[in-house]
Amino acid sequence: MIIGVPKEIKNHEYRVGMVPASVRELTQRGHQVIVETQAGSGVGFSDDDYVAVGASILDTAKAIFDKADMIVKVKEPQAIERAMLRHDQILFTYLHLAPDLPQTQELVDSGAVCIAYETVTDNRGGLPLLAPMSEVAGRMSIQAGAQALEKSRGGRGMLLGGVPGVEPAKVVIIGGGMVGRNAAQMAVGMGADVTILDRNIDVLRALNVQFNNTAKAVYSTADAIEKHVLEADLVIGGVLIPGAAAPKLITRDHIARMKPGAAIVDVAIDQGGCAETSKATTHQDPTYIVDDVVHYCVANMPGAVARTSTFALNNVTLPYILRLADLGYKQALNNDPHLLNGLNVMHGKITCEEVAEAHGMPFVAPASLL
Ligand SMILES: NC(=O)C1=CN([C@@H]2O[C@H](COP(=O)(O)OP(=O)(O)OC[C@H]3O[C@@H](n4cnc5c(N)ncnc54)[C@H](O)[C@@H]3O)[C@@H](O)[C@H]2O)C=CC1
Ligand SMILES: CC(=O)C(=O)O
Ligand SMILES: [Mg+2]
Repeated sequence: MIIGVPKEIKNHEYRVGMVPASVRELTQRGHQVIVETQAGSGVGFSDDDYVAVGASILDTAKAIFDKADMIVKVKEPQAIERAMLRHDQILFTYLHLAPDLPQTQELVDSGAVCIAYETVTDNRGGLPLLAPMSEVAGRMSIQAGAQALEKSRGGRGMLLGGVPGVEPAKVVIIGGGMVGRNAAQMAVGMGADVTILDRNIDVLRALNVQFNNTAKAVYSTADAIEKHVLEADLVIGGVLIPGAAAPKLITRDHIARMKPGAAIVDVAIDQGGCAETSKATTHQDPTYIVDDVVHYCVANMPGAVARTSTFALNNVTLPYILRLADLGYKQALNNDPHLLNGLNVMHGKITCEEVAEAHGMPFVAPASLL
């Protein structure tokens, strides 16, 4: 198979779909890998590093999209990339389609086979291709939140951990999954007063054991969310219903009643965000203010720590890339119901129920297309 790796073009996105070590696994199995020039430069890999493991370097994204049977990326294809996709070409990357109608429509129109990292499942109920980026974003959310609380950003002027004699900031984390746990670990380490809300009782039990009372684990109801959000200095949004648009748990009215200078880091923004006032921002201009509340809503947070993130992502995507290349998409998807859960769009049909529901478009069972 010919596997193509274009250079990422989203704002301040420096990650790359495959590092040379991943490429080598493919070339030594007889596959052909084509890489756009400078695709790895943001994480310290030169074109020569890719050539050394058997890849060919092409000058343009168009040349990659024209030749490749499978495109391996990081972020959702931008409009000019979507226009280059073709019928039956495999696209393996993050998609986040539920909040993104234009992208959904154009992937449908392309006829491509679009497998989303974020809805691939595993047999422990997890999302193995989302998990490492959620670890990164969860950890980063506390750094981003700490900066948002500084006066120069419009924040309340609070240090997360306080100092002896002065109270720490109250950090409220909604969603105690991968993002939430990692955010809590950082916030606890910095000495903040941490509360995590989740609606899964097993998640709350595990949090209780992990944090041993250094963070409070609270059952998530509309009441609990309102109480804790209104008391918070910093709110982290880390909820997820896989594939679906994020539930709007923080209302415009909550925002208006929050403390002036409080901050919200809505990590769930890639699925549309869990606050009614959230809209996606970029690393170039990450925050804005609504009703005196600083909002940080960057949809590709791990792109800022691209080296760590690229290796973490490659570690989990590589086995799936190898199977798709070795077996072709039909057999790879037929063999693995968890990979099949990643199939969002194929041959003009939406094959992820949550995405179809979000856009009021027809759903077609993926197995019926294989
Ligand atoms: N902005 C960015 O750069 C990044 C965003 N993300 C996003 O962060 C979000 C969270 O991802 P993960 O932590 O990996 O998901 P996860 O599935 O590990 O955790 C989500 C948690 O939300 C909980 N939840 C669902 N509804 C809830 C409710 N009403 N109240 C409280 N909790 C609720 C679930 O029980 C689950 O424990 C996703 O949208 C993901 O795509 C992840 C990485 C990077
Ligand atoms: C998951 C995601 O949105 C990211 O890594 O950018
Ligand atoms: Mg207010």
